[in-house]
Amino acid sequence: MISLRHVSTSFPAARGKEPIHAVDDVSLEIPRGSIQGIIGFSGAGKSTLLRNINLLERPTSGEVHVGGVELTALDDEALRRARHQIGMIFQGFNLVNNLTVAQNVELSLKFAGEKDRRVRRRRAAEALEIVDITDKAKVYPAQLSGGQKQRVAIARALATRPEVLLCDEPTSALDPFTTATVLQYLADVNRELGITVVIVTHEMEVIKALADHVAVMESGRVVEQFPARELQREGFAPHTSIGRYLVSDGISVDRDGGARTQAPTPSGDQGRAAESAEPPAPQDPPRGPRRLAASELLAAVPFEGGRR
Ligand SMILES: Nc1ncnc2c1ncn2[C@@H]1O[C@H](COP(=O)(O)OP(=O)(O)OP(=O)(O)O)[C@@H](O)[C@H]1O
Repeated sequence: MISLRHVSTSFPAARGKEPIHAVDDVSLEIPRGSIQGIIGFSGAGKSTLLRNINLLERPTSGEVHVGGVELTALDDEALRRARHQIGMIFQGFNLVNNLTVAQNVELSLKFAGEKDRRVRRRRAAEALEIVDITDKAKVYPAQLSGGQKQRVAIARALATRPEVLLCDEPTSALDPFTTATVLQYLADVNRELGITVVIVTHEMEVIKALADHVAVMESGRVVEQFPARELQREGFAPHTSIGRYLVSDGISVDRDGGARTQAPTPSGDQGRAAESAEPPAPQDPPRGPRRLAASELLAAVPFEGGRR
C-alpha cells in the first residue's frame, strides 16, 4: 500500500554548518489496512519521514508510492488530487479557531474540490459521527478539550474518505485517559473503515496499544523493524540499543525526564499542552518519579475492539 524506496530528505545547512540529513536512505513497506508505528527520540527524523509520505515534505531523493501510484513522479495538480487519499492529524490539532467544528471539517472537503455545499455538510456530519462528536458541531475549537479537538481533527481527516491516515504524535499533548480514547477511535477507524494508519510517537505504550508493525528510527535511518506483537512476548529484546531502551521498563519516554509528574484525572478529557524538553540520552534514563504508564491506564479504560 505504502512503499518508501531509498527515501532521503536533507535540509540546507546554516552558514558554516553541515546539511541536516533528517531522513537517510529509508526503505519501508506498509501493508494495506495495517497500523505502522514509527518510534524514536526527538530529532530522529520521524515527522519528516511521515511528511514524506504525503509529500508535505518532498524527499530530496527516493520514491514514494501510495496505493500503487508513485507520488514522487506526479505533477502538482495530480499530487493535489492524490493527496485526498491521505488524511493527516497533528499533535497540535491544527484547527481553524474562527470556524466552528462543522466548518473546520467542511473546509477539508472544500480544499478537496467538493463544490456542493449540501454534500460537504452531509459528509462533515458523517465524519463527526464516526468520532462521536456531533453534539459539538456548532461550537468553536476554543470551547473544546484537547481530546475533543483531536477527535475533530480525525473527523476532518476522514471527511475526504482517505485510504491512509498519517498521525504525527497525535496523543502527545493529551493526558493518558484521553490518549486511550483517541487511540480507541484510531483503532476503530482502522478496523471498521480499513484505513491504513501510520503513527509517529515517542511513546512505546501507544505503539503497544495500537500498532501491527514497528519501525525504530535513529539519526534519520530506520535501524530496526519488528511486529508489534513481539512487544507482548516475554524476553523479547530489540537488536539495537535504541530499540532496547525504548521498550525498557518505565519508558513512555517522558521528555521532561520525569520532572513534571501529574496524575491523570478519571474524567480525563482535558487536553493539556505537553511541554517540550530534550529527551534523556539513552545512557541516561529519566530520573525522578515515574509517570503512570499509559498501559496501566489503558487497562483501566475499556479499549473495546483494541487490537491487542
Ligand atoms: N524544515 C526544516 N528545516 C531544517 N531542519 C529541519 C526541518 N524539519 C526538521 N528538521 C531537522 O531534521 C531533523 C529531524 O527532525 P524531525 O522533526 O523529523 O524529527 P522527529 O524525530 O520527528 O523529532 P520530534 O520527535 O522532536 O518531533 C532534526 O534535526 C530537525 O531539526
